[in-house]
Amino acid sequence: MRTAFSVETVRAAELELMARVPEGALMQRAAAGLAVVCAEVLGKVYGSRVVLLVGSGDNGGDALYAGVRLARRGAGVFAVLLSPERVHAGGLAAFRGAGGRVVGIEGAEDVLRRADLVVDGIVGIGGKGGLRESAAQLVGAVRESGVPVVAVDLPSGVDADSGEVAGEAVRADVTVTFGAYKPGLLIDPGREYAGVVRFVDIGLGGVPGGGDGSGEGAVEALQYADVASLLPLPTGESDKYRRGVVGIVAGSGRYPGAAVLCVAGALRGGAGAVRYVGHAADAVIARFPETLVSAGPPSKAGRVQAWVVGPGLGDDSERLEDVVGADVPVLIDADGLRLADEAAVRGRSAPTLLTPHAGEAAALLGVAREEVERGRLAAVRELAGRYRATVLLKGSTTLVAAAGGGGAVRVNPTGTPWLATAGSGDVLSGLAGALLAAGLGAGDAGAVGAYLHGLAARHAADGAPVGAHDVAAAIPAAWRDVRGD
Ligand SMILES: NC(=O)C1=CN([C@@H]2O[C@H](COP(=O)(O)OP(=O)(O)OC[C@H]3O[C@@H](n4cnc5c(N)ncnc54)[C@H](OP(=O)(O)O)[C@@H]3O)[C@@H](O)[C@H]2O)[C@@H](O)CC1
Ligand SMILES: [K+]
Repeated sequence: MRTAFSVETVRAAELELMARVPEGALMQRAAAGLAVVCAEVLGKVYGSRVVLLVGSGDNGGDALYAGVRLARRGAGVFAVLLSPERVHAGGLAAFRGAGGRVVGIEGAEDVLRRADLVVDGIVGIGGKGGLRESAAQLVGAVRESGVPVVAVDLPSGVDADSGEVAGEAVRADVTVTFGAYKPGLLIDPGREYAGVVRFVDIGLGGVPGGGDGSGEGAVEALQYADVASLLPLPTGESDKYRRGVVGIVAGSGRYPGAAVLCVAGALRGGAGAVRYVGHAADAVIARFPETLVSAGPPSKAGRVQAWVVGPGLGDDSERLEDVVGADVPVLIDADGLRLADEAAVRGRSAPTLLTPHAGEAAALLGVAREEVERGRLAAVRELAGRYRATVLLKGSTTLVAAAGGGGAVRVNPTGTPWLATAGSGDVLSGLAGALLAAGLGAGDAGAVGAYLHGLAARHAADGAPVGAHDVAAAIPAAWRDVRGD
């Protein structure tokens, strides 16, 4: 599991550790790790030219001490000071002592023109709100210079706790983060600004809150091993009911394809059987003869362990209400989200998983789509709180919040822009629904489903455009990949 911690938690852990190590030791560890990555990016340090952007906090201190190490290895290092009167004093003295040269903000463009590398030490976890005017101008000049950028701890202008970006922010090629991942490095838009994230251990360990080992992550990203341990595998005792029967209420005369794609995802998600209820039975059977189809109300369709309702459903609110009233886990997607009654969802006794994209989430929250895209973490928590349901917010970084909105939010690390294709959400619904039917909790079903879905898209795409049916067909390859076969 890759866990990212809030600024508050990181600060508490740092304070606790600082009390036990010599003064300045943590900053030296950070600077040493930072200098190693800078050297890697440069290739050859001797004779290179490095520009440090130095703010008035410890983030700037890290940059200065890394600059010291690079200067000692023969780099020409220049420090642009944003507020010369408040710069990290020890760092500046050491920097000067190592032969580093200081320039004011007005000299920045000149040194940038001949630089091989920029080190962004404007602000780290102490940053608040959008970058101030002078910092924003400097960041604009860096972007125009085209020089590669290594960000210190996180790209300046990215909110550490949420990944939100208000106005200008540094676009880094590499971000060197210290002691713990920050949520803003894993969630878009921040994740995109961070480039490749490199972790430097400064001794914070598992970053417990207050030193008792109980610190809770703000954001978690499942890794291969986590997903492998959650995959439902059949045993000798399995029959279709033990593996899980998933019911699908999707598709309409107008959108039969959504039903087909949803069933495709469910069959590859390991369901023992798939029951289909709705208007697209002929299309489903033609493509997947193993599906059990019926045309009446879902409650009369026979036993299922979980329902998926909504993709391409049109206005079939009767079937939707029937499913929402069922006493098994239910995944609600697409048209189902538009039709579902908030109070009815809140009142359900079995788990509910909602899977909106940003536009659908915005409609449910009554805000503009851009607001959801800017603040994905806040949006997913808000929805999970309002509906008292687990919410999977699809998009450039898919997030899963537990019912109620509290606790760690899962962020999916396998997403790819190739997934932005019609029908891929229907495949995900079927896939996650099958995992629900197999007995995974709503949070695990959502996170594992998103993980396999992203991986399947990568397998299917392999650098070229794909359709949603290709993604469904590549789900078995994603399973094998995760299982290490
Ligand atoms: N603690 C530790 O053990 C270790 C910490 N480490 C490092 O310390 C970093 C945290 O340092 P920090 O706390 O000094 O804050 P930091 O990120 O430098 O920013 C504060 C400065 O920024 C300014 N500022 C704020 N917002 C702004 C804005 N929007 N636009 C422009 N400026 C803005 C703010 O100005 P002020 O509000 O005071 O006027 C203040 O001067 C952390 O990220 C890591 O790199 C490592 O060495 C490892 C050990
Ligand atoms: K920074």
